[in-house]
Amino acid sequence: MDNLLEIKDLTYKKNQKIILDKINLELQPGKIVALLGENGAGKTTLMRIIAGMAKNYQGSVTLLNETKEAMRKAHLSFTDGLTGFGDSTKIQDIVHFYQVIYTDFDDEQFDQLRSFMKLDLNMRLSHLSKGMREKLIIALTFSRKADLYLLDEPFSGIDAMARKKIINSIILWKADQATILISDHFVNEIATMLDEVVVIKDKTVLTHQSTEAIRTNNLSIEEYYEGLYLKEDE
Ligand SMILES: Nc1ncnc2c1ncn2[C@@H]1O[C@H](COP(=O)(O)OP(=O)(O)OP(=O)(O)O)[C@@H](O)[C@H]1O
Repeated sequence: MDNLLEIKDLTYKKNQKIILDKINLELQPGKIVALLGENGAGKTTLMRIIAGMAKNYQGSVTLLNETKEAMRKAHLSFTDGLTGFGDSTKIQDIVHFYQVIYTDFDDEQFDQLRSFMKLDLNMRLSHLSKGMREKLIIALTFSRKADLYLLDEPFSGIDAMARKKIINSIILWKADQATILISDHFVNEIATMLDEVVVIKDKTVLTHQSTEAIRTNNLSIEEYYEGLYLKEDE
């Protein structure tokens, strides 16, 4: 099958310091993929590069045969924590902004997600709890019809019950051919929806495995992940 995303020999430096070192990664369409790694491993940085927000890297990032940032952006949905919006901005103003900026923004889909997340259009950003803010980000992200969704620790402030409901629904919201790359520290909770796991360590991709292969070795995703870190640290 043709790859959706192809990253070749990606190296990224910030202030002379290497943050990511010779990353190679290929993702196929229709997969839900976890991006795992300890704090500071480079998960956010990798997503920002794929999303075209961090530039000046070495190597290549190709999404649906497009390598230029502006062209890649049209195929992916990544909400960078609502940066740029002032505290007094109402949810409805943010939605309006999305409607104007993104031609693939689906109003009906947003309405459904908003009611599912119990978000009030008149609420201002400053009045949202951490979890409500994350729910808004998830709703906005999935209201776009994209080929690749990048979710950077989307659930850290969302309570366990809502998290389970959202995780179960994500599979229903996404188009069959769309791929989701999701970073999270609660590995077991997202395990049931995952097709593949990518682990970043020492600034590069340590492994990329299908969850099926991990399970045939009688390991949970968490055991597999922790085992990798322990082995490497010995
Ligand atoms: N603006 C910046 N300037 C310099 N270094 C940075 C900057 N942002 C991140 N870094 C460094 O890049 C590395 C990767 O950070 P990144 O935020 O991508 O990690 P992460 O895997 O997303 O971590 P976490 O799980 O804590 O969110 C870290 O060593 C961090 O110190």
